[in-house]
Amino acid sequence: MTHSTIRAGATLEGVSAGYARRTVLHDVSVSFPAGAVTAVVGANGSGKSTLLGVLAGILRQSGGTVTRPAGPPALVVQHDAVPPLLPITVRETVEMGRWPVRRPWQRLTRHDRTAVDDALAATDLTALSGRRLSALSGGQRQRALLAQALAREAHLLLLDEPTASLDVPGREAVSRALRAMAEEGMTVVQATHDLPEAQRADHCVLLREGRVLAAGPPADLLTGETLLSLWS
Ligand SMILES: Nc1ncnc2c1ncn2[C@@H]1O[C@H](COP(=O)(O)OP(=O)(O)OP(=O)(O)O)[C@@H](O)[C@H]1O
Repeated sequence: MTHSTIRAGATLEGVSAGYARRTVLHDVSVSFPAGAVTAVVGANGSGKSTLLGVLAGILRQSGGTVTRPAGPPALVVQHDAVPPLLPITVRETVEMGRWPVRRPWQRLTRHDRTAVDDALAATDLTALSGRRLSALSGGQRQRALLAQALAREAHLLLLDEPTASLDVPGREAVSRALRAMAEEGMTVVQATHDLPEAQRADHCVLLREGRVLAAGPPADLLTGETLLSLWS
């Protein structure tokens, strides 16, 4: 992708959003390219998760316009936001990713099963598919949540710090899976504190105190000087 040929997958225009009487995002205008991985980078509390919530449609903006691709987006939260003792297997967890696109009491179609198999393979979880979710490590559970989102085959994939609890092979598995989704045309947006992961992204959005400080190629933005201004 060259930055002169960006096709927007999702766009915020003049968006303000927050909680109760507290506005967190202030007049945010930014585009997230289709067919690319965008890293949203910012200090703790800068509004990254809030921005993902607005893009996912689970948090309603108080002003401005959100444009996103057709169909329900897939949001991957951090694994510790999900009860770890759910009595279900990894495969059943991933099958739940098909629920928004079919009714839960309907039998899985061949297409559903293929989507689940592909998502397990893309996250290196095929060998663990029969394991209880509760018998996985935190990093493996994080990958199971990613697999659940991949199985949905959404056009917009949103991830809140997907590599936070992963070891190096786990990070690489997630990176590869996100890259493959982007190459299929998906709009992938991840909030991250993981600078090497942000540097591998195609596009980067820097958030500071709920405002966009800059957006563009990671190589241009993730320099010492800009990073310093993000955290100061
Ligand atoms: N449910 C909520 N109710 C009220 N305030 C909230 C809620 N969630 C987040 N906030 C506040 O909104 C601001 C932005 O939080 P947000 O979680 O979007 O930041 P973040 O950049 O994702 O941070 P982190 O890097 O720590 O995950 C913070 O000041 C936070 O305290």
